[in-house]
Formats: sequence, C-alpha cells, structure tokens
Amino acid sequence: MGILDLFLQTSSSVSLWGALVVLLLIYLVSTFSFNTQENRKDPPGPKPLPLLGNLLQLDLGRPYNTLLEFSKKGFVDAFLVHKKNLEESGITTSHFHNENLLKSVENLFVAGTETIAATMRWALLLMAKYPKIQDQVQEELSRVIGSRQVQVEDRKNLPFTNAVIHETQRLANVAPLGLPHKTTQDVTFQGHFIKKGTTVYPLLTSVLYDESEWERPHSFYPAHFLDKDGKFVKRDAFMPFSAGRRVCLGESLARMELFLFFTTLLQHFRFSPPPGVSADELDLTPRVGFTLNPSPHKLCAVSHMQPSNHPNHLIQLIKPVRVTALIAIALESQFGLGTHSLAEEKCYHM
Ligand code: HEM
Repeated sequence: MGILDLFLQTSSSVSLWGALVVLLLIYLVSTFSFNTQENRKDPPGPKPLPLLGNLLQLDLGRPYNTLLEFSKKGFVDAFLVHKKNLEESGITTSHFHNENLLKSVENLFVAGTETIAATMRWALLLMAKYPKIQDQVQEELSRVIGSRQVQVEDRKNLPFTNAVIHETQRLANVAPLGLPHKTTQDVTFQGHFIKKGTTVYPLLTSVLYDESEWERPHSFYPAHFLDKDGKFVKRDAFMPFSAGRRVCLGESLARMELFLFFTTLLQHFRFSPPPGVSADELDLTPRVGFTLNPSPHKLCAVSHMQPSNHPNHLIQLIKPVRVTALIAIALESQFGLGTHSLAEEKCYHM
C-alpha cells in the first residue's frame, strides 16, 4: 500500500470519527441545556436518538398505530385524547397555511371527496361482510320509507340505519391523525410544557377505539349507538370529524351526504362478496393513503326492488339526492355507478 493510500485511509477514518464525536457533543450539550431549563417538564415520550429522533420507532405505514402504542404506555396521553380539555387549557392552534384561493378550493375538494368516498367504501364492504346487519337496515328502510325517495328528515325515524352509519364512521376511522396543527404560543398543559410552534396531531384513533369508551372498540357493533329500546344514542367519543374550534368544516354536509347515499343505495341494492368469496373472507385491513380506505376488493350489487319501482340506471337514482355535484362525480367515477343497469347483478373493483 502506498503512503498516499495509507494517508487517505487514515485521514478519512479520522474525519469520520471526528464528525461522530462532534455530533455526540452537540447532542449531549443540547440535551443538557434542554434539561436544565427551569421547571420545564416536557411531555413524556420515548427517548429520541440524535438526528434520527423517533423515526426508527415509527411504523411509517401506520403512524397512528405507533402513536396509539405510545399513548397506551402513557406517553402522549391527554394531549391527543382529550381535545376539549386542550382547547380549554388555552392552547390555540393554527393549521399549516392554505396558500391561495385555488389551493383552498383544491383542499376542499380533496377533503370533501376522499373522505366521503372512503367512508362509503367501508360502509358497503361492512354490509357485504355482515349480511344480518344489512338485512336489518333493509328491513327498517322498507318498513319506514318503502320505495319513495329518502329525505334528510327521515333520519330520526331510522335509528338502526343511523347507528350503522355512525358505527361505520367510528370503525373506518378514515382520518386517523386528523390534520396537523401548530401551537401559536408557549403553553403548559397538565403540567407539561409545549413550546410555541410545536406540531400537534389530534390522534382520532385513540378516541374512536378507546377501550374505556366502547364496549367492543375493534368490532363492527352498531349497538354502540343504540339503547336497550333500539333508540339512537349519541356518544361523546364519536369524533371522526375531530372536535373543538378546528373541527371539520364540512361535518354537517358530510353527515347529510353519507346518510342519503347510504340509504338510497341500500334501499335499492343488496351488496355481497364476489362469487367464490365468503363474507368471512372479506378483509378489513385498511390501505394507508391520504385517508384510510379498505384494501382493494370486489363487491357485487344486485337490485332487490320490483322492476316497476326502479329507474333504468342508478345514476337516475343518485341525481335527486345529489347534494354536491362533486361528490356524485367521485362516486360515479370511483364505483362506476353511472353505468349500472339495475336489472342485473354486477361486480365492481372497489
Ligand atoms: C366522512 C367525511 C369527512 C370526515 C371524516 C372528515 C374529517 C375531518 C377531520 C378529522 C378534519 C381535521 C380536523 C382537525 O384538524 O382537528 C377535517 C377538516 C376539514 N374538513 Fe372534513 N371530513 C369529512 C368531510 C368533509 C367535507 C364533505 C368537507 C367539505 C366539503 C370537509 C371540509 C373540511 C375542511 C375545510 C377542514 C379544515 C377545517 C379547518 O381548517 O378548520 N370535510 N375533516
């Protein structure tokens, strides 16, 4: 080996070690100065590594699961669960900025179509997976509504169907992390210091699957929203739209749309697994994206109304309840509903 090679090798390993020592020093100094700040008790959490932080502990495919694990260990606890307390404590937050009008419109479109379409996918999948629950919804619809068009005001007379829609939203958990917020000032919350500019996530999973709130947090159980007489009951832990000042802006629109789409579809169609697949085999594992969707699957729909009672195409059915044209377009393009001839059974890739 030449002297030059030896020199290069030695100097590169020296500089590598040097860099590591400098990084270690920076880490120790920053940790030390951080800890000595008067009486500041940071929120509890797993110890971060230098530079990498908690990246290695995070399941990047399902970050909300890791956060939920942390919360079970008492790490993130109240900040994420009790949003109302958070608001009352004086923590004010702002969203990351929407940059201009066009961007805002685009965001509204995404917020309004993705979430509704994802929830509808879950609703139909759950109906195919739990045919007895589908029977009960259809029995209630045919008893209370018959073949006339469903109206928003009908909801109060459809407690079981209403409970099924709520339970779908709870279990589907389509926006598990809500949206990121930033604290607008330094605050001390439940004895813990949160610095101005800290990113805070409303971890909705922790409330929607809270074992102290729900009898069967991980199952599809519409009775969560029914009393012993079969009347609909509201539940405080039902927060798929988040809570507080930055609650979903489209909540009432979304509730109305989900109700009308779901009831209209169930009034006219029976949903079932594709041939050769049993209801038990339908998989409820979510696919992670901007929102939580079911994994790709196939479902079949067959009309269960008398031929004289239905129009030729489903799109004629959807049109009268079209509250926002955008949602209807998304439904049409995502489910191919516009071309469904009601006379035949048809299977779809969802
Ligand atoms: C099933 C349907 C929907 C669900 C589950 C849902 C859920 C959510 C959630 C969890 C947030 C975050 C709240 C937070 O930051 O704490 C949010 C925000 C928002 N949603 Fe929805 N959403 C739905 C439908 C809609 C619709 C239909 C629209 C409008 C057409 C809409 C517009 C918005 C807007 C504008 C925000 C931001 C609010 C703000 O910045 O203060 N959403 N939504």
